[in-house]
Amino acid sequence: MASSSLLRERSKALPKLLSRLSLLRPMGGGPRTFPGGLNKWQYKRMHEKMARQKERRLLQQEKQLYQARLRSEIRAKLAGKASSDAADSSSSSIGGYGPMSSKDHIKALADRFMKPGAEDLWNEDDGPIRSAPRKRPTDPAPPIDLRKLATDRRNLMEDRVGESRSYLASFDQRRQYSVAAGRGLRPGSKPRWRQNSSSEEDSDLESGCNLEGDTAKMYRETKLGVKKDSRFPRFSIRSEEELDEGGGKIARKKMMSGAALGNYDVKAERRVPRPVEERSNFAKEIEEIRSELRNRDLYRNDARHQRAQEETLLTKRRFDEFSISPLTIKALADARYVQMTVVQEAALPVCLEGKDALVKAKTGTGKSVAFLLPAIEAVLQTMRNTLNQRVLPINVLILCPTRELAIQIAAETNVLLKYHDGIGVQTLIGGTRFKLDQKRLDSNPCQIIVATPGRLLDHIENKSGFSARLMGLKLLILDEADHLLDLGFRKDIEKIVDSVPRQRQSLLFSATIPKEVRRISQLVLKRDHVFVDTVGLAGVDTPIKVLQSCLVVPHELHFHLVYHLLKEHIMQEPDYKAIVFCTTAMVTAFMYVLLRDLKMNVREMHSRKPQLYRSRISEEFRESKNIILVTSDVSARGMNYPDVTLVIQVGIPSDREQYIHRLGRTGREGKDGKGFLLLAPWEEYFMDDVNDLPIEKSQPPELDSDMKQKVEDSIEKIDPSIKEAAYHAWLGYYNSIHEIGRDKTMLADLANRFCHSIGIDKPPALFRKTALKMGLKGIAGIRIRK
Ligand SMILES: Nc1ncnc2c1ncn2[C@@H]1O[C@H](COP(=O)(O)OP(=O)(O)OP(=O)(O)O)[C@@H](O)[C@H]1O
Repeated sequence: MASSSLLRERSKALPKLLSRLSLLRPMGGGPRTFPGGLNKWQYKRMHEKMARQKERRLLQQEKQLYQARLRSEIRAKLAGKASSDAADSSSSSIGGYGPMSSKDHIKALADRFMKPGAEDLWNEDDGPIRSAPRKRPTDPAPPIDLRKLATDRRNLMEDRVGESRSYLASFDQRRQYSVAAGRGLRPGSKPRWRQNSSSEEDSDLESGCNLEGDTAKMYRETKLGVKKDSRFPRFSIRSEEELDEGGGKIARKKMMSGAALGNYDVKAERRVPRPVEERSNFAKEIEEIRSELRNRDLYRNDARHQRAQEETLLTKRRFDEFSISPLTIKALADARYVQMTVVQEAALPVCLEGKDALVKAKTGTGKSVAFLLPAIEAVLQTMRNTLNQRVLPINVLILCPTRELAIQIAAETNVLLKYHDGIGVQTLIGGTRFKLDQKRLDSNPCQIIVATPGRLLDHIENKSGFSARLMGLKLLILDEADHLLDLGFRKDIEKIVDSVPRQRQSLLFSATIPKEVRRISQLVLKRDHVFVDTVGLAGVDTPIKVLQSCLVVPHELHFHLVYHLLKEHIMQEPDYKAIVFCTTAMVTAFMYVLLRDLKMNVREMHSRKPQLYRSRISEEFRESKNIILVTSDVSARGMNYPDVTLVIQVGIPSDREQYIHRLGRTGREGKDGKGFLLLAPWEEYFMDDVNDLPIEKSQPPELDSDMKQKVEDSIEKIDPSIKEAAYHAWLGYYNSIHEIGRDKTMLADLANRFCHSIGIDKPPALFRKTALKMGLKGIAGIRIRK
């Protein structure tokens, strides 16, 4: 009996144990686990705890060092009283256990610390040292002239800390100690671990950061505002160079800590821990400084690129240097296109030669013309080769992800076809009547089709004769190729590719081509295709003259902040034209109603609007100035609205690529622009995905209370049905974002906060089926419709 109950106990404990050892980690779906079967938050907390423990240990060691010093001084004094000679002969007392003067004590410490390999005594806990390459000299290091070191240091200190000079002069021994042990008392200060001042945090920053060289220097000069060389940091944050006895330089890290007191007079005492708030502030501050430095470096690099690229947006090459039809050249000249842009110069030779190509170039740099010219040439060539055909074949098919983009490209094609009689272009896009498409195709035969994948497939599958016309296809173009090869479109694209001849040329264009897309591009492209990349590995993927900022503020303030940023921009920019991107169609609708109520000249565009309305708004926005477009991602890619001065992205974009494309609605053709990304604190992880872009993290502006009240009042007035739809859409969007959607409880919690931000107290109920589909059934905070 006893053994069977023992067995039962053990079998109960086993899964726990296995899951601890990460052997029972859930496969796919469900919360992602980290080593040890921990979820993201547990893992994060564990790391924070470890960091706190480490900090506590370090301060403990430091305190011991300080106490040891005090005790040594007292002992030295007592010994001095007992025998006037004792101080002179105290060096001999190190070996014995007699009283020791503070100088001897320092020497003992220094001997221990400065010996090669002595750093092992304490680097066990202090990881940063390990990350720096440690050079161990083959010869024993020369003995350290502590007095010289102290003098050098003292001179430095005296130079920089003028106000403490007199103090230092009168407490020579104390100063020497601080030089050797690295963490003595600051003049007139309380023991360090009892301080709560911000300067203490500064010193923590200095010692805790693994910043080196220039970075550290910059950090100190910029963040701390002053050069704090009056003390040694525990970890040297500069690349240290010390003078050796001969005056030569020996590279050595100053590794000084109290840990080595070890066997000496150590009295353990608990440190009063700093309040949790302060510690987390400290970690936050470090993170901020790091990202500031990162951004600054990136920005500086970018500025260099900028200067180089500004001159090269338009190249010296002219269109008439290529074998392009003179009629097209004439149309180009009418449109004032004489010189080529970089992407046109790079891509045209390849495309006109008939090769397959994958082309990457920044937003707003003229990719459309780069693929439209080969498209027209392909039609002209086919026309030359095949005369008097009964059924006019479709020679060129251009696929785009959105309807507006298809309309825009067709319009641009018409501009280039101005002098080409007998060549036609038509759009096939959703949101229009299928029968109308058929009529247009029959009455105005065309060789070029610009289509969205869904509607094109409708025609392939349902219109007799359409597939036969496609058999004459010579050139297939995917604009925004990475998006079209995304999971959302991929199946449609595969079907379309199966419906067109294998013997064809294919061109893929986009401003973003992630690695996965390069791989799957072979779905469409031949193996021996050419990859034309005008950005390059070292380049930045965003327009050079667009100033990018990220503002991290709680959700509750996002709407207020949008209003504030728009108002500020309108004041600064007389010819403003702004786009506000929201995460979903219904959140867009909410934002639109709000801004309209706040008396802004605003238009709305998203997938829930009828196509006619969308086309009208798109046209109006293209033509106008002093206007704001609030939109979902339907306007994110390819839309060429001239002279957009500001782009605001509210909430996390679906991915890095989407951020780049949305931002790319401004700063087109090398013009200036501004971009703001508004994130809630829990969305900040997204910044890791775009850390190669020159995005400056800015301090959110102060919002005045009148303005806040005004926004609150407008939110209050919005129809509850719009709010409810916004909540549902919000929940759906964030549920689909992997990092957030996998923790349903957290998602529900965040959704409730969003609810408050749009002025609803109680989260609206979901349909049972929807909740089930989203994996939200039974999750606290999610209400289900009865
Ligand atoms: N050679 C040229 N000379 C002058 N302007 C040009 C030239 N080629 C294109 N443009 C202009 O550049 C602008 C941007 O072009 P386009 O819309 O093709 O950019 P894109 O690279 O496709 O951008 P996105 O990646 O956002 O789709 C348009 O206004 C277009 O008229």
